Amino acid sequence: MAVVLEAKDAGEWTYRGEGAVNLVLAYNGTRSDFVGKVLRIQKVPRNGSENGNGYLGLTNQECVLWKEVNEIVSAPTREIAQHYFVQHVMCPLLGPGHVDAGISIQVTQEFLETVESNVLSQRPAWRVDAAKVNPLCDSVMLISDHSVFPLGMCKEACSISVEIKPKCGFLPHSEFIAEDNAIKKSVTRFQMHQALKLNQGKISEVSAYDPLDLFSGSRDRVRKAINNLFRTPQNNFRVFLDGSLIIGGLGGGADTTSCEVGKAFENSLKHVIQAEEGMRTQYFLELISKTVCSSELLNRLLEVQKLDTTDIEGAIHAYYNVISQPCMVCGQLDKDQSSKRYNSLHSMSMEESLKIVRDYLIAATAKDLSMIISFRPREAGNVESPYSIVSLESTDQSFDYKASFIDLDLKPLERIEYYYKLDQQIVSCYVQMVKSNHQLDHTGSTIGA
Ligand SMILES: O=P(O)(O)O[C@@H]1[C@@H](OP(=O)(O)O)[C@H](OP(=O)(O)O)[C@H](O)[C@H](OP(=O)(O)O)[C@H]1OP(=O)(O)O
Ligand SMILES: Nc1ncnc2c1ncn2[C@@H]1O[C@H](COP(=O)(O)OP(=O)(O)OP(=O)(O)O)[C@@H](O)[C@H]1O
Ligand SMILES: [Zn+2]
Repeated sequence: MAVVLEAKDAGEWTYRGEGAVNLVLAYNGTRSDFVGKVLRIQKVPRNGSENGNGYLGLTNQECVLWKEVNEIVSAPTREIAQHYFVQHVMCPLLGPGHVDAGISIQVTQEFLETVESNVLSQRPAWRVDAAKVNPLCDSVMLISDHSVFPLGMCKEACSISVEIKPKCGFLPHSEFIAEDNAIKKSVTRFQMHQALKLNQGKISEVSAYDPLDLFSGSRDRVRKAINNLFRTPQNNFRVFLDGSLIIGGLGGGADTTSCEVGKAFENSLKHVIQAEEGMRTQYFLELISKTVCSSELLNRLLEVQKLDTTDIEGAIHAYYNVISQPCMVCGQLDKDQSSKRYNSLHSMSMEESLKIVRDYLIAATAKDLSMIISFRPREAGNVESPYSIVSLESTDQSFDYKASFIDLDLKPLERIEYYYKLDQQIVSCYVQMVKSNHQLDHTGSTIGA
């Protein structure tokens, strides 16, 4: 008989985290079919319609877009379409060994209400204000808990996992980028977005993390990226020890790592990194850097991100072709300007437009996903592990590791218009910031002279 989670089961699920769209709970009970799993439960915006986020299937235009994947278009709900998107689109691109599309599990409304109230106090207040569990959902996803190793021989603190949200790892060079936005070709979207987030009060300090370092393949640059992520985790870096968060923000971002947090982290590593107090954090960050460099994970991810070949400044025109609406961007330009630059896009076939938009959305998922790398000290003499191995010379230790991608959701087609507006906003905020810093420098040097 199919499993249905009811109110009486709610106590076995604990808060693991959340993003903008899903609440994630870890299993704490003893049922063998749930041990080592998480539940991913859809949320809905409090100010939006209750069935607007997942309960309905894809829109008609999305069905045209994804028509080549029959399972996606015939899915009765968006949640099931998401599942098939992960299984049939993202999984082959990222490597099946690194993705778990999960399975759908039935839940009662009482189960959802009870877990929601159980975890309320652990959720960041701004996430609570923004969204609640979708009460109309009758199913949720059951996925492997990538932050722990399957129960095995080791009893002590044995799974330490790092969650990284790398964001976009390349600079666009599309011919469709307007001259006014040329800065996009030399400064990463992440770094420019930091200026906007600071301006909007979403972060208190700009991160020095540069995705180009993380994706560079160079050991020194990767080390620099990991150090910067540790210093300013925001929502890009978390560490879990046996499933409990020890660095970063639970359910959201974290500001700069304070001295106290750094010390507590160093202390938490005592069962994992065999080194004297004061050296463990550095060695652990070294372990992450080495693993990132030796696994093929980021190279693969970068290839998928690069399916965005036109940048949003090209994709937006293909989008208007797909939805068969007059192009709002060209509509704001004078005829000469738009026909010169974007004519090639508006004279493409429908199939070509569909491909550009589809690839753009796949790349958008790849630019927003996270990866979790879990480590477990390898016991001496254990040569028959199914996992990859990484050695930390500084402490003479070896670790099993496994790497997985999470949050591979299909982005809605209609979001393309928002992407275009956000892109313009990010660039103009960054350019403003550079200008005012320049003026400030100039004024400063005049005063100082
Ligand atoms: O647009 P971005 O780059 O800010 O990405 C959004 C993320 O913001 P970030 O900058 O990573 O803090 C955002 O993350 P947060 O909510 O800020 O933690 C979401 O991941 C959002 O995706 P979705 O709404 O869950 O589909 C992300 O939206 P998409 O752009 O992936 O649609
Ligand atoms: N399979 C998993 N194993 C372990 N932890 C997970 C798993 N899936 C999610 N998590 C944890 O839950 C958090 C939220 O999950 P997820 O990123 O999927 O939410 P989301 O709402 O889709 O996020 P976003 O806002 O980025 O779209 C993650 O940051 C991670 O810490
Ligand atoms: Zn156009």
